[in-house]
Amino acid sequence: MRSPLAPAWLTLPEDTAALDEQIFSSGVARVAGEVSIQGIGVTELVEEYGSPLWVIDENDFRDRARAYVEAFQAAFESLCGGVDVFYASKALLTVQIAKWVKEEGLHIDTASGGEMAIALRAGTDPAHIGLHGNNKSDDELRTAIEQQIGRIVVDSLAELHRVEAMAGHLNKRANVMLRLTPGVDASTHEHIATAHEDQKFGLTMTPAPGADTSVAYQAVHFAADAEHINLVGLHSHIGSQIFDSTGFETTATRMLEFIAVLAAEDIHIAELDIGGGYGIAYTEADTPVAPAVIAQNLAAHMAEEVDRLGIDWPRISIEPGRSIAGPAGLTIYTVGTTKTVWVEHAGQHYSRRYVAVDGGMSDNPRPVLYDADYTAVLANRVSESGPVFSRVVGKHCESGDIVVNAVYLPEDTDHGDLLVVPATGAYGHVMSSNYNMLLRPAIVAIKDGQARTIIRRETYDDLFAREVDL
Ligand SMILES: Cc1ncc(COP(=O)(O)O)c(C=O)c1O
Ligand SMILES: N[C@@H](CCCC[NH3+])C(=O)O
Repeated sequence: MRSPLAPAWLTLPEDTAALDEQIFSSGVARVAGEVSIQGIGVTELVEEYGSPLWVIDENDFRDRARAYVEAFQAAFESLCGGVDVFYASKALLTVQIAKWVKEEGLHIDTASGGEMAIALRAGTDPAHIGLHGNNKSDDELRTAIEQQIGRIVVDSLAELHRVEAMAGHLNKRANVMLRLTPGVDASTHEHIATAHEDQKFGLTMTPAPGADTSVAYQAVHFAADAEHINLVGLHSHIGSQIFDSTGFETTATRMLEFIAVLAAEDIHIAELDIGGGYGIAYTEADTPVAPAVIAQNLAAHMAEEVDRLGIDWPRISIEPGRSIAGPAGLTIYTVGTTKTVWVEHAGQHYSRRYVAVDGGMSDNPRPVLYDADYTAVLANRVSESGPVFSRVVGKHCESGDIVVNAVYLPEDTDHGDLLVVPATGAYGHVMSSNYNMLLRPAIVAIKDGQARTIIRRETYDDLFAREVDL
């Protein structure tokens, strides 16, 4: 029976064993009842690599990465000469993954000295690296300038002045993009929206009360005239996990209008980066849009605007992260304890089954941070028992330690069973912690039916590794 406690979007499944192909990576299927990735069953994976376990379907990751390059190239090439796809590595980054990104022809967007170090360690051409950050350190800026990376995405006027001074000091010319705030309210969780005025990122395009020009306008003029700055272009990123194209289109319009204003002053903007943020399916409620559709719609909209404004096309770049890494990943957990509670709702009592697994907010803090919804399936077998309204929780000392807030699982799901939570490839491993001194899982990549560890599981020795006085 459907539970009155269930959120409106959650339907009672006809078959709890079904795998929704919008949510799972392309290599996932049930083989002899067991969830398998490219033919390798979850039981075998857990026996070999431990539990919990992050699995990345490498073929799926690469296919999604290439799909962005091909789709945007096809839609924009005849208009603006070409598109650079920067993989937003904050979503999921290891040296191996940076190598896959390079091999698939993408550039890489980093957001700290650490991410930049990993990209460089993977042998990425510095010209193909971008560096973001609202508060970059001197060290980060110095490395970026010395390495002559393709674009330092400058976030404030003060940072622009620092880059000019530092590049002069190092006798270099820094490649700079300016991150602007187009004042768009993206429809997503407020903590991952980044283009409205009242948040920390970017140079505002709106003049302050009483001012004639905006900070964005002043920054462009400074950068265009600066001796040690090569102004590569303008950048905007409206937020993350967005399905509605309106925000992207409004942003493109505002950026192109600004480019037209600058063109009239003889400042030619060669490149426009419109950021990332394309939403993925975590549950049945999400309806992701294919890269080809995103690219074609955006190209059509921008072509109209470029015509209307009578400007030259800038080269276009984009920065998808989640939509490449997210669906390619899944997490395998082992069930420990279960219990049933009775919750009062509209004068009646309804059951909710708690299913506790061996990980939690340390391997995926997204439910705690953003109330993010996920789904889960019983993975080591197919059950004949009926669906029961359940909540999957972790093993941390926090009652908010939720892995999957609402899901129907087979009634006989119990100790020793394996659950798979799909779509955990992005913002899981990279945001993980050792809270309660839990050991972080390994990441296993599966390519062409072969599994290999790309990040090993932590050991207790790792917990002691930074202690200086044992
Ligand atoms: C500047 C910038 N570019 C790209 C991204 C990638 O976003 P997503 O992973 O949603 O595609 C982010 C994260 O929101 C970002 O801050
Ligand atoms: N970490 C966020 C996305 C932030 C994107 C970075 N600007 C998430 O998991 O949804």
